[in-house]
Amino acid sequence: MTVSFNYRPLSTAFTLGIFIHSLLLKNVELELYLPHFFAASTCAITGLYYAHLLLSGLSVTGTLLRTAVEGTSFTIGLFTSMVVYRLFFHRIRKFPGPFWARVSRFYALYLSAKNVQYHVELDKLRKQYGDFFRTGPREICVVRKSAVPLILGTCLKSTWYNQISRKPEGGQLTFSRDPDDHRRRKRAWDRGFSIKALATYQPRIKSKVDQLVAKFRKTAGDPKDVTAWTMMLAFDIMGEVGYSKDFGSVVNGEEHEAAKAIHDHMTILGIFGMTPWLLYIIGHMPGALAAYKPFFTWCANMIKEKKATWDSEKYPQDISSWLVKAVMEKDVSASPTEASLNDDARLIIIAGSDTSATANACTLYFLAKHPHVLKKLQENLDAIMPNGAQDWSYDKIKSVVYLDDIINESLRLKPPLITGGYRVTPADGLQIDEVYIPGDVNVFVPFQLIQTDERYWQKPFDFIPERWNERKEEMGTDETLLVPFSGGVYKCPGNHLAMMSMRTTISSIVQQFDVAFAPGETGETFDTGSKDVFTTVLPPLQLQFTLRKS
Ligand code: HEM
Repeated sequence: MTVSFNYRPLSTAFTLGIFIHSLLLKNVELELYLPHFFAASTCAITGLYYAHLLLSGLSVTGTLLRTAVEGTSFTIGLFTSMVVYRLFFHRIRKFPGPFWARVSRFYALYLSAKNVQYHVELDKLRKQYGDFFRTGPREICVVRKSAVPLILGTCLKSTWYNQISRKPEGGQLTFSRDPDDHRRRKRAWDRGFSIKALATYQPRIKSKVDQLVAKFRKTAGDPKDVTAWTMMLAFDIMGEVGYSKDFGSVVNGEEHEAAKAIHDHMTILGIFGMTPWLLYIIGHMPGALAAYKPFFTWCANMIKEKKATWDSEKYPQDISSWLVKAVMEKDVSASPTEASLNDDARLIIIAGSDTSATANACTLYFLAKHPHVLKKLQENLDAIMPNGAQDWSYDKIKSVVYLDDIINESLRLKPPLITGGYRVTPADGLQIDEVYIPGDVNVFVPFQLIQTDERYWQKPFDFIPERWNERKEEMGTDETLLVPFSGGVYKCPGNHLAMMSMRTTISSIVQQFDVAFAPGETGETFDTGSKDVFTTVLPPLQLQFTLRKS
């Protein structure tokens, strides 16, 4: 069989590819429309195949071959135009960066997948290219002090937040890219973190921490993986303050099913998050979310239960009740649909547990590594609570400035979101010092890099809690550069709850135990092995908790 080709259709397909890119694709947030584009291409190719089959008189194989060659010509035209545009004509073409980062987001995916340490790769790029460098065809990473308030304070969320939904109001609050929708809905969340609401959570957080302390007392001196234990504790706390439910992880000494479902897939989701459109497509494939089903169902049932037992007279006892209250009272801050309310319910656990667990595990790591800091903290706690655990009260530990200094220093060196959130510049661009970034460009300030930049911090990699108070002036500490909870309208609404939880956990543990590395543990793997999957996945860390002599 021979198939003779007329070359005109091939050059037409090639030219059409160039046109489609130049006229349509290059002027839109391409990531949002790629699934549509793939669907339209599949329809077009199928249509072309049948047209050839009916009109050209070729065999099935010949028709297939001809359609494939024409389709390939179109694709080559499209990609040639795309690559040439991104390299030589794009509005951020003048920004330096690796060649492949300028061509495709797949380069970021590759960097992230390499060792799942995107933050380490960014550090290398910063050293090579300076404070402003291209990490994608339309994305710039900025490591500059003056960028922090500008990017976190004035820019909206980027297309990264479309990885689950393409609707502007998103599903859960954090994926909402519509500023009005986001502002409106965040009010319901803020009510759940008010001073009065936090006061109702505090004793319940303490009771969960006491369960952990009791476990540690029973096996005092035995090595314990704090990465696992702080995770179990964080889930139990979020179950309690999020839903008034007991996950029982600490008491049972094992991760709850809901936590397992999330953690088993975190790394893969974190990596594919680099190409949000791809994650969107994967997430919409049949069965892709099957592993999450038990967790989804658990959260949806909780919301159903809250609605069924809703009592408008009763003060809401947990965060999900505040979200349900807004819906039941048809408040403007209500989650717009039942699906988005269920999404928000899941966000409580996802946003609140891993982050707090990481912060606690890292703080305990630093205390084990720096015994003089541990001793000083214990002396501070003993001074206001001379009778030990029975004297413990949140009001007392809240006044221990050194405890907050330690937590802040830990959050500075090891922020639970190592890289942080992605934003987009306003339509008329963003001026950062001498550099103008054009409008509609994705930007981000990597938290850990800015919080350890030697231009802004003395002894940037040393753990020195005193830099936050006693030695603040001498060390020139700039508090505005500590952004573990992000900033602006997207700042973490759970920051006060997180601080309450960390203060309670760390103070209760160090009041009763001396903390040290377990035999054979150096802390090195823990220190260098964190995975950056938007939140952090920590390696295990074996610590020894020995009862203090009274
Ligand atoms: C040490 C603990 C925590 C850290 C370091 C932390 C950090 C952050 C950061 C950096 C963001 C912004 C993410 C982005 O820009 O996309 C964020 C958002 C958020 N956090 Fe936290 N968080 C912590 C604990 C909590 C807790 C306990 C809750 C309680 C449920 C919570 C709820 C949320 C929510 C709902 C958002 C979305 C806010 C929005 O989109 O406006 N976080 N958090």
